[in-house]
Amino acid sequence: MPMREPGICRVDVEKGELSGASNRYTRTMADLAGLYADGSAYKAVLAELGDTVVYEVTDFKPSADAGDMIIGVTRMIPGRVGDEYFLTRGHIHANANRPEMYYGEAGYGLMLLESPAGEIRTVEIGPRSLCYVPPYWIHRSVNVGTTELVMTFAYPADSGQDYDIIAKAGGMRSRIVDDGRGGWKAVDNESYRFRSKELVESIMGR
Ligand SMILES: O=P(O)(O)OC[C@H]1O[C@H](O)[C@H](O)[C@@H](O)[C@@H]1O
Ligand SMILES: [Fe+2]
Repeated sequence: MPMREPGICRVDVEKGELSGASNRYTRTMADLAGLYADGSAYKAVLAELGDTVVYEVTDFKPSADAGDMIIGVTRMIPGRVGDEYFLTRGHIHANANRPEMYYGEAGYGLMLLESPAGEIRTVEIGPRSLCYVPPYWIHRSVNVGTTELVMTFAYPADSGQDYDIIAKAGGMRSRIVDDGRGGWKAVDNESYRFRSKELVESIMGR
């Protein structure tokens, strides 16, 4: 790996972005088709939100070299599709043994994690909490609050993202929905299909 220059990027919590970021990517509701259980509620929210950015990522990627690191900020608006809270697409790292960390800056969120074998974990993230996403866990963030969720993150530069792992299983095993008292609860995703033992083993070998 070559020598690189040190850098500084500022986290703008108000704007929910990394000032001076080298990359930005945004997702609108149209980009999130098929993720939510309630199809008619999805159509209604899609019509209401139009081109509104549901979540965006600004990051600083010095390189994609093994041993290097990507740092950035993610911002997600609050809302629900039916009773299901707004979420990110979610992924496992293409190099599955790479971890990630998320640090809460503003708002209240949840990291929904699933092991390849289908175990579920939920980790609540508020301001000043640091969430550890271990190697091999599929992860997705969910805004369970009433304000924008802003988090800083860092992960190894050669992690990569594999989105198919969720799509092929019919989604993640749990959905995060309104509990009717202003909070959240995890419910079973009716469309979920467990991965085969062979597939789980091959993911664990990545
Ligand atoms: O990749 P998505 O599931 O759309 O989630 C959006 C983003 O979430 C986090 O902030 C990760 O660190 C990003 O690498 C990821 O791209
Ligand atoms: Fe990740």
